[in-house]
Amino acid sequence: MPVPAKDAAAWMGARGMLELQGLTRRFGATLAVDHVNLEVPAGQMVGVIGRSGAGKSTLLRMINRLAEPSSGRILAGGRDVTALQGRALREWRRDCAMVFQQFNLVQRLDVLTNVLIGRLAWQRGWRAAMVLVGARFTAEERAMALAALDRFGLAETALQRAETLSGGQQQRVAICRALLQQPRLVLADEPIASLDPRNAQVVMDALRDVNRRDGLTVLVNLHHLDTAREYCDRIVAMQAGKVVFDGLPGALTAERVRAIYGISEQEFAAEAEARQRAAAAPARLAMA
Ligand SMILES: Nc1ncnc2c1ncn2[C@@H]1O[C@H](COP(=O)(O)OP(=O)(O)OP(=O)(O)O)[C@@H](O)[C@H]1O
Repeated sequence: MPVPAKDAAAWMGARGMLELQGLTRRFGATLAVDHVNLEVPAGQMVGVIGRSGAGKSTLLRMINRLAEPSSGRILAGGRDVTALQGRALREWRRDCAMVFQQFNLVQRLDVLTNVLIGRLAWQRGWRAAMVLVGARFTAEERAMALAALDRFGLAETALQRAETLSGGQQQRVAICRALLQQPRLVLADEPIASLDPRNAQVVMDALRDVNRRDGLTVLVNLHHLDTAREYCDRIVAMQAGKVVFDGLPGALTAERVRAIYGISEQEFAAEAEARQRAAAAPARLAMA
């Protein structure tokens, strides 16, 4: 049974856009995100790149209001989501599924239950329901979860504890959980930073599948330029909170990278590798 996906284009409204207007976030004296203006058509896969501290995470976290903007607006299909409160804000967060670098699975729960957690976003008082995990899902929801796992080759792991899975498998489980939320938008914050190249490819393939087959808009923060070029329709490059490049992957040439960041593409990649190793260390410890 396919995972039901809503029509992202219809939801985004006639203009079909996610719009960031002058979006800014300060932390004390630090301008983490500095007057960012972006228009993202529904169904686009956008790679956000930049060196450490460029503001990529803060930008993504503001879109689903995990971080509050200091100023500026976020519009979805013309609707101002910056001002949403209460139930409307919960619904917006349900529409924006997050995928995190460290997967954020409940390690001691089985894989199926981890995927079903995506359904809690649809339950009233879902925070309270967290403690009752496993007892509150319908047969239809379980079938949805199994279908999502099957889609990404994980059906056989359904009853295993999450902690027994590899990082690449765990991240695909996290993508299944995101799908159970029936989102319109997937915000993936460094989803492959803790993975080896083979697993990184499998996870990026899964995100592309979600984008292409389900028509979901995907915004993905990446350290690797090659990955962004290979998978994304569009690349947005950030530096010190600002968007310094916004265009087609092919236009982000090695010369352009040097002009923007003052380092070669090889140095950019080496920095990313170093960060990847640093990020992988705690993940490996957690798996031990
Ligand atoms: N909660 C916070 N409190 C204070 N400063 C913060 C906070 N979150 C982010 N910052 C600062 O904002 C800037 C942007 O951080 P952000 O994490 O968005 O960058 P990034 O591009 O995602 O970096 P990385 O690739 O290392 O994750 C950095 O200078 C960071 O130190």
